[in-house]
Amino acid sequence: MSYFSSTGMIRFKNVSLKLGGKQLLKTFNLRINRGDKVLLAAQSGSGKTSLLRLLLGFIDPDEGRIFWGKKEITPETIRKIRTQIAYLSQDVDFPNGKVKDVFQEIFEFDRNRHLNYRPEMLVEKLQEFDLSEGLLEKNTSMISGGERQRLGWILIQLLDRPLLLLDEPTSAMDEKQKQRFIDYIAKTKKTVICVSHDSDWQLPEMKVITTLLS
Ligand SMILES: Nc1ncnc2c1ncn2[C@@H]1O[C@H](COP(=O)(O)OP(=O)(O)OP(=O)(O)O)[C@@H](O)[C@H]1O
Repeated sequence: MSYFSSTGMIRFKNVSLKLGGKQLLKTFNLRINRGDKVLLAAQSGSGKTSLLRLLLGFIDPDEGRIFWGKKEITPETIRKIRTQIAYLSQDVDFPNGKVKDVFQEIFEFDRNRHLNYRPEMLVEKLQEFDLSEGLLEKNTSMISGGERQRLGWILIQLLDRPLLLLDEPTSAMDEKQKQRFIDYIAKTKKTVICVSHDSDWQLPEMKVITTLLS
C-alpha cells in the first residue's frame, strides 16, 4: 500500500494533550476516512484549533499516537504528510508582499509546481469570489479580514489537496459569501475537518463533534 492510499485516512489513538495547564484531550480516539466531513463544534477554548495543529505536526501529543494511513505522524513523516493538507487558519496569515507576488511564490515551491499555476487562474477566482482585480497589486498587510479570508479560500481551492483543515473559515463573511463556501464543502469529495460554531455548517453529511473531552 502506498504512503497515502488508505480508506482510513486519519486516526487519533488514545491521544492526550495538555496546554497552558488545561487538559484538552484525554485518551481521545477518532477515525476519519477518506471523504469524511467532520465539524468540530465543541465549546470555545476546548482545543479545536489545537487538534488541527496536532494533525499539522505543529504540536505533539503528550501521550498516544496519530496516524495518516499506516504512517504515524512524526517529525520524520510530517513534511510529506503536509503536502496533502490545505490549512485555512483563523487569522489567514499570508507572507508580506503584493497579493499577486505572494501567490506566485507559493506555487513556485517544489511541492506545488505540478499545479502549473498561472496568474489568470487567480484573476478568475477573484471574479468568482466578488473580489476586485485591484487586490492583485495590494500588499497582503493592507487587505481587510474578509478579503483575506476569501483569498485564503482561493488558495486552498487552487492548492487542490485531499485534506482541508478549516478554522472558523467563514467568520469574516456575509451570508451570501458564507453560503457559497458551505455549498463548495457540501459538494467536494475531499476530506474536511472544519472548526465552526456557526450552525449553518452543520450539514447533513457532517459528523458533528461537540465535545473533545469525554
Ligand atoms: N501554545 C499554547 N500554550 C499554552 N496554552 C495554549 C497554547 N495553545 C492553546 N492554548 C490553550 O489551550 C486552550 C485551547 O485552545 P484552542 O485554541 O485549541 O481552543 P479552541 O477550541 O480552538 O478555542 P476557540 O473556539 O475559542 O478558538 C486554550 O485555553 C488556550 O489558551
